[in-house]
Amino acid sequence: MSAGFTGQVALDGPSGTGKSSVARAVASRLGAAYLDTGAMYRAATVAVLDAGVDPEDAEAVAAVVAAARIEVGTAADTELVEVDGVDVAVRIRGAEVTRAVSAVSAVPSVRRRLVDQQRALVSAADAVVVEGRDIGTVVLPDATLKVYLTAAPEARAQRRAAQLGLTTPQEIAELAADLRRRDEYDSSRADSPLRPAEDAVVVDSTHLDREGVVDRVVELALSTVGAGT
Ligand SMILES: Nc1ncnc2c1ncn2[C@@H]1O[C@H](COP(=O)(O)OP(=O)(O)O)[C@@H](O)[C@H]1O
Ligand SMILES: Nc1ccn([C@H]2C[C@H](O)[C@@H](COP(=O)(O)OP(=O)(O)O)O2)c(=O)n1
Repeated sequence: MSAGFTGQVALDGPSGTGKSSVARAVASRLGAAYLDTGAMYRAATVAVLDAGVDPEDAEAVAAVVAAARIEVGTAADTELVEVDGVDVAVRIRGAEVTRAVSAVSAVPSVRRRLVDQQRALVSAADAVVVEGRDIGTVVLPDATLKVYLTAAPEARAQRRAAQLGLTTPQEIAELAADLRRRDEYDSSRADSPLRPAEDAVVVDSTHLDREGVVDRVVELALSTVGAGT
C-alpha cells in the first residue's frame, strides 16, 4: 500500500531499541524499500572471520573487505544478505559476528565502501527506510525524516534476551555487558560515531510497544508529505 510518502526515513540508535523491527514495519506501511545497514557491517565481519583475520587488525580488515562482494536486499518482507554469493542471513546474527562487528565497522575504509554502496541502493528507490548508526549524520544528511530511537539499557537488554531466548541471570548479565561494550565502542569511534543528528526527532521506546513506535514514525513520515521538504 502506498501512503503517498516519497523520500528517505533515516532511523538510527543503539542496539535493542527496536530499529530493525520498526524500520521494516514502517517500510511496509509506507510501501517503501528498506535497508538494514547493520546487516552490511555484519556481512563484512563474516568475510573478516572467514579470512582468519583479527577484527582489531584494521589494515588486514580493510584488505579483506575491499575484496569481498557484499549484497543485501531492499525489500521489507525478505532478508537477503550474501557474501561472495553465499547466503549469510542467519550467520550474521550469531554471537561470533556480534562480538567482532564493532571493531570491523570502526575501520574508515570499510565505512567508506559500505556508505557508497548504501547511497547507491537508496538512490534507486522513490521511498526508503534506512536503519543504522550514522544514517542521519553521514549517509543521508538530507534525509526527509530523521528519527533517533532510544530506550533504557534494561529494556534493551530484556528485549534482546527475549529475542535470543536467553533466560539465566548469567546469560542476561553477559548480554547487558555486551550491549554496554558495543554502545561505548560505536559511540566513541573517531569515524561516524553513533549520535543523534541535530535535526533528528528523538523517540524513546522504553514505555512504548513496537506498534506504538511504528505509528509514531509513520505519522512523522506522513507529516512531511506535501510539506515541501
Ligand atoms: N517498543 C518495543 N517494545 C518491546 N519490544 C520491542 C519494541 N521494539 C522492538 N522490540 C523487540 O525487541 C527486540 C529487538 O528489536 P530490534 O528491532 O532487533 O532492535 P535493533 O535493531 O535496534 O537492535 C525484537 O525482538 C523486537 O521485536
Ligand atoms: N550504519 C551503521 C550500522 C551498523 N553499524 C555497526 C555498529 C553495530 O554495533 C553493528 C551491528 O549493527 P546492527 O544494527 O546489526 O546491530 P543491532 O541489531 O542493533 O545489535 O554495526 C555501524 O557502524 N553503522
